[in-house]
Amino acid sequence: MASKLVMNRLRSLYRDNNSIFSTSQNQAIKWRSCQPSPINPPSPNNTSTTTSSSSVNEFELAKFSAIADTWWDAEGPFKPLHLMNPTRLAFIRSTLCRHFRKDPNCTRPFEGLKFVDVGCGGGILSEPLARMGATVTGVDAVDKNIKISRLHADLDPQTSSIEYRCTTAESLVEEQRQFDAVLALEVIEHVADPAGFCKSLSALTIPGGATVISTINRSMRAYATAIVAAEYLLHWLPKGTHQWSSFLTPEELVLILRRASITVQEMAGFVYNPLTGRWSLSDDISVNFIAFGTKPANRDEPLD
Ligand SMILES: C[S@@+](CC[C@H](N)C(=O)[O-])C[C@H]1O[C@@H](n2cnc3c(N)ncnc32)[C@H](O)[C@@H]1O
Ligand SMILES: [Mg+2]
Repeated sequence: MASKLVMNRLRSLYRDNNSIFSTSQNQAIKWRSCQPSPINPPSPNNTSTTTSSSSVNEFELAKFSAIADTWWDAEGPFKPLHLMNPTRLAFIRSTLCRHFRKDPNCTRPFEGLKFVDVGCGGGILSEPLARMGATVTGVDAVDKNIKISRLHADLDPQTSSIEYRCTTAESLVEEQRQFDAVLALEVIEHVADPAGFCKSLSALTIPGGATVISTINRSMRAYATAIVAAEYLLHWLPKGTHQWSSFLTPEELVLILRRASITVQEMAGFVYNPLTGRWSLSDDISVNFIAFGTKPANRDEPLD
């Protein structure tokens, strides 16, 4: 019920403010270790969604490159992502099964679907998605992350089929790749041009497909918990992992996705219980949140 209220509030905000968010924040920086493919002229059937701007922020990538060998250390800097994984997978399973009319109770509900995990890091999300039957492509702009992902996925026959590539969403768009579902979890706060990034995610999504994004809200609570507590008091994350000014509010995310032809259908918060050490889904989107959106099945179909 409360999540419906949140969505109604977001829809009315969109109607009232559909020009507040500027898409002109392109601070493209080249990243040498992972060469994007040359920019081709937009193809005729892709003109509205193709973006030529780079999502790469070299400063952000350097931070991930420095800790790449700790991806699968469940007690290391990626411990929060490991702990959050069952909760975010529960959201993904329920929203995508509903959307693609799959049975959420079977062991491989995503059989027959193609997913791309953009900014896959060490493959913490890609691997369980492959175990749930999806044909998974994982891409990351940091070469070391892709090497770690490949090594780890090859340890299990259920994940060894994952296609890992050191590349970016915009380069996949240039290759005209498309997927049933496009996922970018905890990535958008690290990219150079969030609006351009969302356009690339949309271009990678088939008509009628789904896009899932998680990130951190630009709220005072997020400053206190996700930065001051997590980085400086509890040392869960290396200091400087997150810049508060790079966070997006849920309203901003809804707007930039809408401009990229993705309509957010459902949103949930992740909340941490320090007593149990567990994360759970919640209507509280004031800090960590996840959004599930859809792309119209045909171009002329109006957005919801
Ligand atoms: C916080 S990690 C999230 C990893 C993974 N999505 C997860 O949630 O388990 C962010 C990842 O995004 C990658 N990244 C940052 N900017 C990127 C870009 N422009 N294109 C592709 N990957 C990017 C980083 O290298 C890093 O691995
Ligand atoms: Mg982050």
